[in-house]
Amino acid sequence: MSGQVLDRVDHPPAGVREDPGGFDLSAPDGTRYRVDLTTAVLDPRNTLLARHLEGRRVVAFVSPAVDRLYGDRLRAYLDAHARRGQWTLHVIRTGEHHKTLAAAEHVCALAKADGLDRHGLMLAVGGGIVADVVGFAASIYARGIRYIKVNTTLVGQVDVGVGVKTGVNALQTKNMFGAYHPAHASLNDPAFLATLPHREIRCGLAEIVKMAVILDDGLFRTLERHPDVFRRLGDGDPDHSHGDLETYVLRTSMRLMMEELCPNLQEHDLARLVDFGHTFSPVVETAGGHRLEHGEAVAVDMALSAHVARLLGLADDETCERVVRLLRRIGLPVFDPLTCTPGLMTQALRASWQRRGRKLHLVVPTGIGKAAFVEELEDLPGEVLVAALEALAADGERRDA
Ligand SMILES: NC(=O)c1ccc[n+]([C@@H]2O[C@H](COP(=O)([O-])OP(=O)(O)OC[C@H]3O[C@@H](n4cnc5c(N)ncnc54)[C@H](O)[C@@H]3O)[C@@H](O)[C@H]2O)c1
Ligand SMILES: O=C(CO)[C@@H](O)[C@H](O)[C@H](O)[C@H](O)COP(=O)(O)O
Ligand SMILES: [Zn+2]
Repeated sequence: MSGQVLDRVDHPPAGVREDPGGFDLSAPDGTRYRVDLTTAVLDPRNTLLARHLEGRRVVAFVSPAVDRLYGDRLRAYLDAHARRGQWTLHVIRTGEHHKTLAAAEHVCALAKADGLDRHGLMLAVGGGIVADVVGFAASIYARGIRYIKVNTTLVGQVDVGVGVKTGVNALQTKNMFGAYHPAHASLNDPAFLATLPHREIRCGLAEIVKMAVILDDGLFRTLERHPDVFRRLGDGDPDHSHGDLETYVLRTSMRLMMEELCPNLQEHDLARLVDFGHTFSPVVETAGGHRLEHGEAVAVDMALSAHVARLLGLADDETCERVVRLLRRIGLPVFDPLTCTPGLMTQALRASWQRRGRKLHLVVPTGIGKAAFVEELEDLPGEVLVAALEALAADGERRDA
């Protein structure tokens, strides 16, 4: 027995475990966190959020739209579950132009003025922008404090809310500054989706299509049958926002994303399948002055990447056609004339290549539910990119869907 060290700490095996109330992730690096699925999260009788607050001082942040729709309920909830004088709430500007270092500093300044100490927590109730800004602020405030995400958009629930990334835009670059900072808790209540504008639902569907294309042909076929998922029931009434179909799509997307993130939470490996749709899209977003939202730019990138795959002989015509057709049937753009030029898209490839340690790691579909990487810049000749953009322009002009 000499030399043997007994490890008495019980670590669950690495992986993602699903239960009726959510998902537990246990990463190989020891990071563990949970994403809860709940209903009526802001009903004072639902104590899930209250339990995560643990009696700590809370500084909450919401966007103007969330304040208008849910601000009163959130204030009533905090009144019921946080001690008087122990919580404050602030409305912060949203939109990609406001996802800045200045916004993160503003969040920190508000927290400091409210006396937030290192045991306290920031509470982000909103979409990806509020979560990214507040999460980043929490990662630097007093060298890092706790924060909780209550995810109110579809992008938030299937993507931002299940991972550990935070960030702000800077130096004309998306997410130039940021941190890997797991939330203390992350809560998804599908009822929030009932008030979400259809454009925002479509953005969430873009990230869901991403997961389906790279990993799950069954999910893809479901989306083909129901491109109106999350829009068929919603009438603004949170009680009529969800059916079995929505539950299946939401849970499947969350699980696929968490399983894919789990072994590579800190992205030491920069070849990431979940970055399908995220190589050309930062330039589509930024050079386009953010006319297209994140999910819309991701859709354009996925369609372009599908054509690249077809032209390189990595995917057959049918795969490319199905990806483009599904995006169009959902109502997502597949072409942006202003930014989908050979010049800008070549710039996008070079910027991704540089950021990814001088590897391209461009994700392309090789079938439905399967994907591969185009690793080197030279593997994607200029004439292939031009031909892919021409095919994309033709897709953009098609009237059928
Ligand atoms: N950190 C990550 O891992 C990660 C992952 C994906 C996306 N992102 C980032 O997330 C951002 C996009 O997030 P998003 O798509 O949630 O957009 P968003 O945060 O801008 O929200 C969209 C709009 O919907 C409003 N809104 C939020 N919830 C609502 C509700 N329930 N009802 C009505 N309106 C509501 C918001 O106020 C906002 O005006 C991008 O900056 C993207 O880069 C980050
Ligand atoms: O939109 C998402 C995930 O859907 C982003 O948060 C995420 O950072 C993407 O992974 C990035 O766009 C990838 O870019 P990079 O990290 O390679 O620069
Ligand atoms: Zn994304």
